[in-house]
Amino acid sequence: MSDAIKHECGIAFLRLLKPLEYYKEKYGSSFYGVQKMYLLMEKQHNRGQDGAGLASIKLDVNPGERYISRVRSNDSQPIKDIFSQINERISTELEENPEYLNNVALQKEKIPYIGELFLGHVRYGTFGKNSIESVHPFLRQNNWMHRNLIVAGNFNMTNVKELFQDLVNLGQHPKELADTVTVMEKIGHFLDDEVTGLYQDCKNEGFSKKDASSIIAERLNIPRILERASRNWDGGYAMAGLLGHGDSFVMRDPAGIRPAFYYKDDEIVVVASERPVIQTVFNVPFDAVQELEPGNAIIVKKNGDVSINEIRTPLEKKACSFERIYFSRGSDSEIYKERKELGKLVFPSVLKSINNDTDNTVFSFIPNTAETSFYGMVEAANDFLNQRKIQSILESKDGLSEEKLQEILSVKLRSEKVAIKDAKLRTFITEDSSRDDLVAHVYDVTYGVVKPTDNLVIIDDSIVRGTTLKQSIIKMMDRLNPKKIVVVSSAPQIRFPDCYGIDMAKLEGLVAFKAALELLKERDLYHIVDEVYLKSKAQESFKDADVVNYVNEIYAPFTDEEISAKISQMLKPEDTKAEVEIIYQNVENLHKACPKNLGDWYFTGDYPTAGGNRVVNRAFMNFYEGKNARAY
Ligand SMILES: NC(=O)CC[C@H](N)C(=O)O
Repeated sequence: MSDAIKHECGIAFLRLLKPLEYYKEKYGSSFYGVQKMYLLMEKQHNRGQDGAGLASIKLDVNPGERYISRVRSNDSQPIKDIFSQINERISTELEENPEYLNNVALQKEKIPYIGELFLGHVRYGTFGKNSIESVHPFLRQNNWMHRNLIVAGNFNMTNVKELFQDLVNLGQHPKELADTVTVMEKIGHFLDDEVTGLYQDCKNEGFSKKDASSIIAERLNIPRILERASRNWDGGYAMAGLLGHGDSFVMRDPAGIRPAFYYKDDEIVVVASERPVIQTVFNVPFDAVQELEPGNAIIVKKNGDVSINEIRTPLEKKACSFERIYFSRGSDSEIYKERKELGKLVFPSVLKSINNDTDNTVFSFIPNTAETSFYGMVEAANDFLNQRKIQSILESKDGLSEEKLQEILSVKLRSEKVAIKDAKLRTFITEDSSRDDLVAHVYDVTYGVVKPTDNLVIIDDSIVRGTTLKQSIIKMMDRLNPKKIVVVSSAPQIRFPDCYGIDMAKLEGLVAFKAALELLKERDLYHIVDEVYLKSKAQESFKDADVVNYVNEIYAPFTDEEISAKISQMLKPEDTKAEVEIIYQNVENLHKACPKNLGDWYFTGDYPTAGGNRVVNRAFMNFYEGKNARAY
């Protein structure tokens, strides 16, 4: 990926179902949980580097003993930072108290993080700043065990302002605007309600205050709490929570926009944002890890009962295709195949662009995430080459000599590693403006593999703003003096903002949008922009469900190819010697390649929740009015 869009999060949930002694016995350590959490989080570091946090709960502790621990960091290497803090804490305790060493009960009683329930999070912020206060998990503390709530999520709500207002209308006074606090307070409100109701029941049934506590824990209806809390959530989410006494949950949005996978056996229940993470950390096969269905929650009661509950009626499943194209790790067996397929399916357009001249073409990719689609493209290219060889053999079969056959078969595809990623850059949503300056230095090139008579085909997974292409990659490629540079995007043109967790909240940054505007100007159609504005403006007071995405009309007069051609022109740096062409996947092929992740709103404007149409409407008005603001 050449553009910097990394705004995702990863969740890691772990419940140990056996007593800690069991893990000590079997795996040699009562720190089993912490160790697994480290792996679960480290294997998801691709999903978030703004911050990381972990919370743990010890079950069945005596009053007066601490049972919740939490650590968070927004250090430059946050996962490393939190685990060195945890490590230090544990080591110090063990050093100072050698009697803890082989005594699991004492360890549990005295050492933080030695518990049965864990929630970890790696963060790329989509809301607010990168302050330590914004790092998950969030904590809502209370003297009543059940009312303690710990929340972390991979999510973005389109209506967080309304949700905040709802709380205020309830008479609450949230101390922060952070979206996670809003969501947590929403859950917390109904948790309180549930606990109060149950307490009342217990009282009516004649239980003492003290006895009521464990009965409340047993009866606590988590599905009901989640159902009530999530009623107005409009967005993409995988929300995870722990309650002080030991119940826990992970819930996924009704359209399945954000991912969540789980695995359970008689020792553990684990949930993570990506499947191979669980496979690797617990050494379990692909089929053993299940996808949490949209609108469902996995609930683990304190007593270890695990259930999957439908909380919200699932909508048409629109799992984010960007997870497959770019965000998630390509080590997932399905994702790997899908990325290869994307490379294969886009190849016919590449052939057209190079006039079928594979002999004078060097194929390459932009590291690292586009590498897999590159393998797919190369396979398709080899198939093409084989067809050509068969053709030549058949044509000359009468006079075929060994020499001739050698000559035909010796033709090989030229695939090379041309672009090298030099520096790993960390970007923040708050630093949009300084990004351009940094990107020029991210890539370097391999000299000596491209001839002046060559086409240079380079595949990237997607092109969002095109800034890096223009400012770094194409310039660098041109230094190799190819005849033509063909940049291939394994994803379709990104035409609409995202509002479910990806950092594409503004229309004017998108190169496809800019290209459409240029074309409108050139063809004297710019009045469409004014018309779309008036239609958008007129919808401002509409309910979300009634808002229509008129931004489609900006693109409607043009074919995909026309927009691609304009983008090629726009992203070609001024003094480039080579011809430059940019080729995109089409949406149909995307769906063919990633059949389970049909969420494609950034390409099609087809938003899976009503709030999406409001966001695109707002984004367009922001652009038109010259407001540099996020649309949600
Ligand atoms: N990428 C995410 O899932 C972000 C979670 C949440 N919206 C935050 O900013 O903290």
